[in-house]
Amino acid sequence: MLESIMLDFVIIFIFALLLLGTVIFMYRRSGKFRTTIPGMDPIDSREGNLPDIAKAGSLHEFLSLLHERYGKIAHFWMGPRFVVSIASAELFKQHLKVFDRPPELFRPYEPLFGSNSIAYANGADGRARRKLYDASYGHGIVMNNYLGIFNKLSNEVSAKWNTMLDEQHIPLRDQMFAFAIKSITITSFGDYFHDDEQVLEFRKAYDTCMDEMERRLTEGAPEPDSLEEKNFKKALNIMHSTIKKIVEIRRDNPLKSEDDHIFLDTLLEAGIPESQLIDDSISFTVAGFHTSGLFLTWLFYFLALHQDVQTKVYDELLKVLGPNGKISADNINDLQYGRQVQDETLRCSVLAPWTARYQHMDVELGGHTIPAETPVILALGVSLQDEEYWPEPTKFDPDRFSPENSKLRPDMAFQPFGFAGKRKCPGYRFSYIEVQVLVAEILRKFRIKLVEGQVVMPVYGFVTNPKEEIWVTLEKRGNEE
Ligand code: HEM
Repeated sequence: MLESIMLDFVIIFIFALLLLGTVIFMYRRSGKFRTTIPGMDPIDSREGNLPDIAKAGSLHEFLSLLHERYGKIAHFWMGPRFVVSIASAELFKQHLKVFDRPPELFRPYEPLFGSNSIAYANGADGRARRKLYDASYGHGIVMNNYLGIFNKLSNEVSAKWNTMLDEQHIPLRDQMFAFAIKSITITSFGDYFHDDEQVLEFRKAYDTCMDEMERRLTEGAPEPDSLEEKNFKKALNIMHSTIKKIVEIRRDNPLKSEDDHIFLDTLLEAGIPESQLIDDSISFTVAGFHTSGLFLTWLFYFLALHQDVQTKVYDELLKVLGPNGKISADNINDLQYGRQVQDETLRCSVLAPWTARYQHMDVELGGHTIPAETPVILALGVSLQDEEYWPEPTKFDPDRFSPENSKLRPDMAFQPFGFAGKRKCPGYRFSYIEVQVLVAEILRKFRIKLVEGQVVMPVYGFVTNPKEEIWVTLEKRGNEE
């Protein structure tokens, strides 16, 4: 009798357990499972909060609203996908060790970067690639191998600008992208872009690709035979065939001495599959120029807008380098105010607004359980604009980064290059030095002014662009008093 009761009890218990499992599974699948993380309900099960993102204008602007309403950790639905977003120094710290990036959040950019790009590589493969690639972008390598190229290209820009003085209107983004495209390709892929027409065609193709991929995020893909689709395919083809040509040229002309060793040689020597070689070449090229090009665009824009800051940068350059001295490993750290201006530019422009991570098991974060496989957005840009760390966050004020003021807030609040899992942007040192070199060259030759009557608006996408070209004029130094 007792045995039979026990048996009944075990059967009921197992049945109850199965029922519970099924209910949890159904809740998760239906997108209605409970979570203690505050956040937004989906508008419908297919689109999730995509219409809210479109209404906000961009994912970054949506995340700003989400965190304002629900706090530093919040959830929403990217289509049918449950997504968590975090936006505080404390929560970033708790996510310090996570390496894997959820490929699905970055899929919209796959037509350009390719499915074998480092951007989608996780686990042992991703870590091994980063170890191999990061070696080409350490501080010593950038100072020893790339500084001369940055100097040469900076001289070319200033020589060209010397012919465009006084009232001539200069398209800032256009010029900065040209400089950045040459910088990343010549330092890392070989001396390919010789004439400006080639650079312009490549940049225009990039713009078409990026605009179309961003548009598709919220509007979906156009008809296969539409004009948009044809233009997109054509632009992708220009980008991919150019990179393939650059790789072929290097393959056919192996390096003559170790001193000529560039990043592309590392890829060629590693014996990696051809698809990975091409996709990572495209990824480093694009990631290397669109960020630096925009970094420079926003920096010169802020300097033109804040003439007092421009004067202080100029004075520091004269004090540290003199009128004609060059940046070197010995003096670059003395350009303290210049570095503050760079950091405030990265903060104010929100250059790369977000990245993301995921883990393969349930984890605790901020006192909540994050279910396995849930994408966690690291809302870098929301933190860069958080009043708690940055009073009057929209004000451009490089003094926020003075050594004394920097001590007043947690380091983790300022992470414009990402931070998690030793997967921080591999090119951050490259960018800081490249930008410092061009700024040192240009500001000692010219005072930059904004063409009056422009309304400069940011467009937050994968990276942050000005909505329209920014036009500046130049005054030769020494002539302005
Ligand atoms: C101001 C300039 C730049 C900014 C703001 C920036 C920002 C970022 C951010 C936020 C990430 C994501 C990191 C993460 O997921 O934790 C990233 C990744 C990446 N960046 Fe940059 N970046 C800049 C310049 C560069 C340059 C110059 C290069 C090339 C030399 C580069 C190459 C890459 C690559 C290849 C990745 C993907 C790495 C991976 O998937 O592991 N970036 N960058």
